[in-house]
Amino acid sequence: MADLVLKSIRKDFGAFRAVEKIDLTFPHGKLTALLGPSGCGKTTLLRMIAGLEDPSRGQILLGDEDITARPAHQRKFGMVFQNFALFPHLRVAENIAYSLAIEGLAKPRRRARADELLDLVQLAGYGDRRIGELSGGQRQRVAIARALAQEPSVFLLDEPMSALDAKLREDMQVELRLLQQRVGITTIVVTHDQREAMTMADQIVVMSKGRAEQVGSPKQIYGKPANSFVASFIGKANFLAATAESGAYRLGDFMIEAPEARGFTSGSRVTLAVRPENVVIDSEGKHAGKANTLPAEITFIRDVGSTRDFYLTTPVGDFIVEYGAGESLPPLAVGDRLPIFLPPEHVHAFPRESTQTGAAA
Ligand SMILES: Nc1ncnc2c1ncn2[C@@H]1O[C@H](COP(=O)(O)OP(=O)(O)OP(=O)(O)O)[C@@H](O)[C@H]1O
Repeated sequence: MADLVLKSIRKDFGAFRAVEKIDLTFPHGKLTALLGPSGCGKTTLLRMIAGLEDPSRGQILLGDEDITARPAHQRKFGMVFQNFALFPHLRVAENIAYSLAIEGLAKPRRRARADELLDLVQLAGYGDRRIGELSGGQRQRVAIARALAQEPSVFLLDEPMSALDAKLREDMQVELRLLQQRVGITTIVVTHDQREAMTMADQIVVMSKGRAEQVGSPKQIYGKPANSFVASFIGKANFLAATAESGAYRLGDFMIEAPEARGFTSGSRVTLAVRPENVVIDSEGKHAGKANTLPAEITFIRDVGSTRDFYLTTPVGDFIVEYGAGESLPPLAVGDRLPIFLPPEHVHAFPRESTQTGAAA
């Protein structure tokens, strides 16, 4: 029942700092996703956890044990890489039991364990197949079974879905999550795909430029992004440049109220972010005359069946507003002028750095 803990971990490659000082806890039995754009340091962090890369600073603890200096093969963590790295000359069961053979386990027991794992990954009866006879999804399941053969305490996966096509990837995300919950193993998945992270993870670590920008549940990260990078990387948001003024935000001639505004001193430059599904098209004039309404004009409508996206211009910038197919709205057309309402509880504000503003990014 041991958590995996990183204490002030850092990695320099010469003069380049790939991972800034990071403190993180990977709770026992939970799935954590390391999520971020290419080059943000996810793989480097995972490789340090695996023991394939030495940290420049900091400690890695498994419960009370300091494992920072322990070589990879002594950590006995299960690992699945992007290309699955299966042995093509060995059959499926031999691939899965490979580490057990090295440990000296007798053949009948190896086979029994391989069959048990094939059952777990829903490939019962495939033990004697050749790797070349398997589909991409089946290979991935074999790689997962092989990584779990030694009953590792921690399971590490680096972009495990990247070799699979989009439909299969979605199915495998659900399958991997259900498997992880059944086995109850502490799992860390590296991904650049926010949907994948949201589908599978108990905890998401959003990374950028070697830093952990935010750590939280998918719900926390989506609903309460810590900064504009997280708001733009996870889901979509409309961004607006504003100035804090008397506990509200000023955008040109308009005032936007939000509970968070009270935290900024008047005159602070902020970036506001509002999710497209949180903006209300006030077709019935319910919010007329109130704060947080902006006059708008529809410039484009995208109806993809499950959702409708409305592109709008306003005096303070462009917006994208999303409605689900089941949400009622009167018929609307390009050129219609009607106000939009920004519910105060859905207006997030961040100190303005070099952030983007404009319609949903
Ligand atoms: N061995 C190395 N020597 C020098 N620089 C490295 C080395 N390994 C990684 N880097 C650099 O460290 C940074 C982080 O790389 P890393 O592979 O961890 O990123 P990532 O987030 O996993 O990206 P991707 O999603 O593209 O795999 C990158 O700028 C990369 O070029």
